[in-house]
Amino acid sequence: MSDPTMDRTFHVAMFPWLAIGHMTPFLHLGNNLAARGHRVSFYLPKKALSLLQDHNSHPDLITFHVFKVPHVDGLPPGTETASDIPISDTSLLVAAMDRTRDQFESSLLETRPDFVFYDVAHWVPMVARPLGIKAICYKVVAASSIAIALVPARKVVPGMLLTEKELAEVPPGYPSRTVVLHGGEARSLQFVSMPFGEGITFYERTTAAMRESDALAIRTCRELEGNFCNYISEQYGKPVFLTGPVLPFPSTSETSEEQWISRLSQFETGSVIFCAFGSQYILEIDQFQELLLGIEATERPFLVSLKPPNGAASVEEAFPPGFGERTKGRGTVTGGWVPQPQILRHKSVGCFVSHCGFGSMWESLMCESQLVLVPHLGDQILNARLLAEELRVAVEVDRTEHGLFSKESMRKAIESVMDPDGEVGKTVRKNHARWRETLTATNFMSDYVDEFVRNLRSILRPHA
Ligand SMILES: O=c1ccn([C@@H]2O[C@H](COP(=O)(O)OP(=O)(O)O[C@H]3O[C@H](CO)[C@@H](O)[C@H](O)[C@H]3O)[C@@H](O)[C@H]2O)c(=O)[nH]1
Repeated sequence: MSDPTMDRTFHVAMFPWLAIGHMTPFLHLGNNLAARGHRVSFYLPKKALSLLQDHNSHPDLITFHVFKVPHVDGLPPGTETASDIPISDTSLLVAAMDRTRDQFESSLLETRPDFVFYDVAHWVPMVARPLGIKAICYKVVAASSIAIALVPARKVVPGMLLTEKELAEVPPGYPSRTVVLHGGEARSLQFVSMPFGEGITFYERTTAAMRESDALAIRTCRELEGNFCNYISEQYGKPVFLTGPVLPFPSTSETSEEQWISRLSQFETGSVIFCAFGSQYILEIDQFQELLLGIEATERPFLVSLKPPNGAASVEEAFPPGFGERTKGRGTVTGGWVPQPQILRHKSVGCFVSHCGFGSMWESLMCESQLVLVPHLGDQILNARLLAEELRVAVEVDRTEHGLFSKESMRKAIESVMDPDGEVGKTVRKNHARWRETLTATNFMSDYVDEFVRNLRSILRPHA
C-alpha cells in the first residue's frame, strides 16, 4: 500500500554556524530542497543576509529569518560572522551564537518546521525535540575529518589537551591507512581538545551535536567516502544521510568574470597554471615566494589568487625580487577574489594548484585540469591524501618534515602532472577522467538529493 506521507512536501529550518563557508552549502542544499517543492526557513545574522540573498534561487519557498547576535565581551561590537574576527576569537563567537537559543526557540514555536538542520549549535536537538521537530546534524566538511577526530572511539578527556602520541593515533576501527596524517601534521588536530564556546571543548560540542541528533547528514558521496560514512554511522549508532556534493549550478550571469575569462583566452588550451588557496590560508612570506618562483620556473602562463602573505599589505609587496618584470605578460598574481569555478572550466587552464579545501576538492575532481595539492589545515591534508594516495588523481607537493616546500618541489610537482607522457601524468589523467565521469554524470547530484529527501521522509513518519 502506498504511503501518503511519501508525497507530501515538508518544511526545514536551517541554523548553520555563523561562517559564510558553512551558510553557503546549507543554502545550496536549501535550493535543492526548494526545487523539489519543500519549504525552508533559513536563520542567519543581518550581515550574512546581504551576501546570501542573491543565492536564493527560490524566494517563494526559502524565507530568511534574521536574528540578532548578542554581544560577548572580547568581541568587537557588531560582530556577527567569523569573517568579522581573527580565527583566535572564534570561541567567543560560538558563545555569542549559544546566546541566541531563546530567540531561535521562540521562532521555531511560530514556524513549526518538520526538521531543523544545524551543525555547531549542539543544543538544537534539546530545543527541537519537545516541539516534535526532527533534528538533523548536517556536516559540510569531509567525512574523513569527522571519522579521524570526532567519533566516540577517539577518547578526549574534558580539560586535558591531547598528547602528541594520542594525536598521532587514529581511533580504533578507523577505516583507512592512506587518508591519515603523518608525523607533525597530527598536531593540526589539537583544536579538538580546545575550548569552543563557554565551558565546552570542540570535541564535546561536536560529538554532542551528533549524538543528540535524530540523524546525521554529510555533504559527501559514498563513491568517495562510503567507508568513512559507515564508520561514523556505526560509531554513533545512527543513520547517516548523504546529500552528495550539492554544488551550485553554474552561474548564468558571468559579467564580473569577463576580465579573467578574456585574460585566460589569450593562452593555448591546457597551458595555464591556476593557483588558489581558498578563503583562510595565509602563507608566510618565504613560502609565498617559493611558490611563485616554482610556478615561474615552469615557464608556463599562470594566474595566482592568494591572500597577501603574513606581514605584507599586498601581494606585489611580497614578490621575489624581479619577479614582476620577468613574468610580465605571462602571469598574474592577485590578492583579490577570482571566480574559481568559472576559471576551472576555462579551456586554457591546464593545472590547478590547490590547498584542497573541501569546496575546492569537489571543484578539482570535476574539472579537466591536472591537480597539484598544497594542503595546510588538518582536513585539507586528509582531502589531499584521499585524492593523491587513494584515488591517485593528483600529486601532493613534497615537503620537509617541518611542512615546508621549495620552489624546486613545486616546479617538479607541476611538471610531473603536466607531462602527458610521463608515468605520473598518465596515471593521474586516467584516474581523474574516471572520477570526473562518475561525478559529472547527468543525474549524479540530483539522484543524491532525491535519495536524501526519501531518507528524511522515512524518519518523519516512521510508523505512518
Ligand atoms: O579566489 C577565490 C578563492 C576561492 N573561491 C571559492 O571559494 C570556495 C573555497 O572553499 P574551500 O575550497 O572549501 O576553501 P576554504 O575557503 O579554505 O574553506 C574552509 O572550509 C572548508 C570546509 O568547508 C575546509 O575544508 C577548509 O579547510 C577551510 O579552510 C571554493 O568554492 C572556491 O571556488 C573563489 O571563488 N575564488
